[in-house]
Amino acid sequence: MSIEDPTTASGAEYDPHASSLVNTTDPAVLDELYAIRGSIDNFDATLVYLLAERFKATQRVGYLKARHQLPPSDPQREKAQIERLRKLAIEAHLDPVFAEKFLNFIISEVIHHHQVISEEHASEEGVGSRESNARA
Ligand SMILES: C=C(O[C@@H]1C=C(C(=O)O)C=C[C@H]1O)C(=O)O
Repeated sequence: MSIEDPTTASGAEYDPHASSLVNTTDPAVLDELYAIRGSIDNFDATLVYLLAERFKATQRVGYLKARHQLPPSDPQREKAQIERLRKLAIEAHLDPVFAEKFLNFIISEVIHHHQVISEEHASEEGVGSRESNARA
């Protein structure tokens, strides 16, 4: 196993100290800010990986729905998810209005993906049936 060269690893161009405050702020304050931003960067990276895994799962749902001609959205499921997430947000001291907006934002993107998958599936099926009609 080789150790990855940090100059070619993902994020090589990223400067964790990029800031508009550099020339106007006490260096000690900047150091404290950079330390906190280190945690923010780790959280953001985790969010990206979490979202990628969630979209992998929802893509699978999209293909399943397309194969079985199910509608892209499921409003009853969404209602239950939003109620659950609002409760979790309150427990976690996160603004439930923000949690709901965030989930709705993600779900609307997922539904769009499902629509695209469904259209692609329908057009592939169309090609298949046109081909078998032509053979008949
Ligand atoms: C993923 C699904 O499809 C849609 C997207 C949802 C989501 O992102 O959680 C929930 C319900 C559906 O409107 C599903 O039906 O489970």
